[in-house]
Amino acid sequence: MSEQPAGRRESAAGVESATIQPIPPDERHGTNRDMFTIWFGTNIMILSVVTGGLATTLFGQPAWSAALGIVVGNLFGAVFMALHSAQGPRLGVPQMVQTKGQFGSWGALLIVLIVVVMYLGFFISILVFGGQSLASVIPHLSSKAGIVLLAAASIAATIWGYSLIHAYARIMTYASGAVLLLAFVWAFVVHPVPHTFFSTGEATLSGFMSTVSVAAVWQIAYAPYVSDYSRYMPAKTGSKPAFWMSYWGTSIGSILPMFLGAGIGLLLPGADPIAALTQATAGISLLVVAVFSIGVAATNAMNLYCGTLCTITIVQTCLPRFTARGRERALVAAGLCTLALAVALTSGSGFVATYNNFLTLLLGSLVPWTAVNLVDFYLVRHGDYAVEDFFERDGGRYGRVNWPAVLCYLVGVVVQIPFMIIGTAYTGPIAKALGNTDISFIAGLVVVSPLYYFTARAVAGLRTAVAVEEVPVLAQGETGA
Ligand SMILES: Nc1ccnc(=O)[nH]1
Repeated sequence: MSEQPAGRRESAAGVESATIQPIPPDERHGTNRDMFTIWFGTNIMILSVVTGGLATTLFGQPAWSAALGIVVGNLFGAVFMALHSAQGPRLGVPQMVQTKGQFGSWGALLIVLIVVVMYLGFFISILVFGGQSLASVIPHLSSKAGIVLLAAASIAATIWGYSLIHAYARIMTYASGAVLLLAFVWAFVVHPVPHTFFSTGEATLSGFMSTVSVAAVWQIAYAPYVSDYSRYMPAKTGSKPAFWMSYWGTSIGSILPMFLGAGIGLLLPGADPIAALTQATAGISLLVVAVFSIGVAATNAMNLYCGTLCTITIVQTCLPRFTARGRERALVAAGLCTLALAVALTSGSGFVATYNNFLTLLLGSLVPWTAVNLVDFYLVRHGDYAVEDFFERDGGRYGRVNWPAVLCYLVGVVVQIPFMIIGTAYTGPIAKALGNTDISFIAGLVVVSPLYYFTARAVAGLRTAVAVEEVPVLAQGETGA
């Protein structure tokens, strides 16, 4: 492995050889700017535009309330997202390896399994959606061919690894950023907005809160893999720059395309989102939809790369002698991608519709994990972990299952259920009382954060007391011998 001086900018110079191993100091590289581009570049894409559109179409909000909800939700959710990002330079391991520090080696598997299923689902949904939108603008390209093209781009990026994904995001920062600006000018200035634009929709608390919730959850959904993309940063760059650059990259990179989507929702309510975008940017729609669909491949490369690292983490936990390098990463990625392609090409939209409900559940189960992880890292252990123990079969000092963390996590999942809305399948009683608003992520954070903090403190206190009691017993034993 060639020496890479600290502070060097990320480049697509070679295939990454590490997978889940700790990144040694002499292989650390990258600048704070990379933290901005990786999150700015990957968020500007067709899916964030469509998600922003929900504010004015599904939730019926007027322009000001939609914009405010999008800003508040993203700025709030990004705090959690960026706090995870700031862990990467310190520990140099993927997030799902580091979570063994809270849950124990086997305990963490519960979370890692949920995360694999979630990202595989994201991956498939994005393939189907991106493939359809590519096909809608590129003549003679079928949706299925679009799906295969996007999958090929994602698997290439995953095989090449970290550097290529960063380089891809850097290019998309400029390409998607410029196209986004152009789309705004085209949709709202070149075609002046009708006078009804600012009077359409009715501001309601539940519509506003639903917008906040969707935007916040968009950000929190990145939590399980954010630090995978900051783990090569030199430790001495510190947590603060990683936090702030990720924070502004992901929040601005999401707010702007969501604004575009919300605005287009007001221009063309009731239209299919991609058709509405095509119509609103008539004249340059091929460029807009094509670049935003290609942007989807960058996000999806991240979903596949993370899903692959998580799968390797599961195998390594069961077989501690297993060492995965570039070749194993390629094999696992190929396996996951084949599975995803099989589903995307056969069930397509049917899968996306069914999977969306399941996704709500999976996302819900992420929030308590985020709370446990962040409280443990920032308030209980202050970033102080024995990284080598993450790779021990028995979990080293973190044990096989850390029951207090697992129980706090499960309490969090249960507490959220009455607050949840799972598509048309289930509306919790509290969500119903709140006018059909899902604020389960707030309930999860508010309950689990203090619960875990005090539980961890109490357990640590108990362990110290036991250790202190054991000392005189030992001393007596020794003098007696
Ligand atoms: N909001 C998202 C988080 C993670 N993956 C995605 O594709 N999208």
